[in-house]
Amino acid sequence: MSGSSIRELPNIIIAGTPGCGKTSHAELLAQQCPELKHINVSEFAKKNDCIEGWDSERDTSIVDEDKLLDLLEPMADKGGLILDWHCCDIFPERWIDLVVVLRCDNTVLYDRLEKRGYKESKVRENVECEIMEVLLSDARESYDPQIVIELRSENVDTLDQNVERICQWIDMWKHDHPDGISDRLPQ
Ligand SMILES: Nc1ncnc2c1ncn2[C@@H]1O[C@H](COP(=O)(O)OP(=O)(O)OP(=O)(O)O)[C@@H](O)[C@H]1O
Repeated sequence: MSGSSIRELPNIIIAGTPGCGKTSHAELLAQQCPELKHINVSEFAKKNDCIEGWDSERDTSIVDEDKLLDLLEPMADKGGLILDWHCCDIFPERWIDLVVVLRCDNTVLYDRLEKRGYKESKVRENVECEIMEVLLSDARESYDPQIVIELRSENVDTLDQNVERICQWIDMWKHDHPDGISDRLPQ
């Protein structure tokens, strides 16, 4: 674990059930706030050899979380990351300033996942996960609930509005922290 550091930009997690629109939001946000860096965590893990196996039941890769966090840490210390991953609870609290949990109507989500060619059991598992608000509960348990916001992501209008809202939040953060923010101690 590194010593304390000052970051001049916030780190933001964009979480949500697969298909909710994390990457769509993160890409648009990075376009509108070019000082932030979008990390698609699944792709980052694959590119940086952080995959330790395959979960055949869930039809997905198993990520070596320790290795992933070690690689991300220097970037997180500097700040300005948009962390785009379905799972948000692995990132240390001291890194994170805002957690956006995207939510999606079940039928819309079902259609999106089906279009991707996911097998029926994987579509069902993800839609159930959305119905049970699993990601939202994880986020609220893992971080101060005051930094967790829930945003709907059913259509392009909500996507634009959400990104605008996050950009406004970033401007406020910069205004409130003109000298940056030092690492919060682990709690
Ligand atoms: N708010 C939205 N309005 C319209 N289409 C959307 C919206 N959000 C996502 N989509 C569409 O849904 C599909 C899935 O979106 P996206 O890849 O951004 O989701 P994701 O949460 O990043 O998924 P994964 O976790 O599997 O990477 C894409 O085809 C995208 O265009």
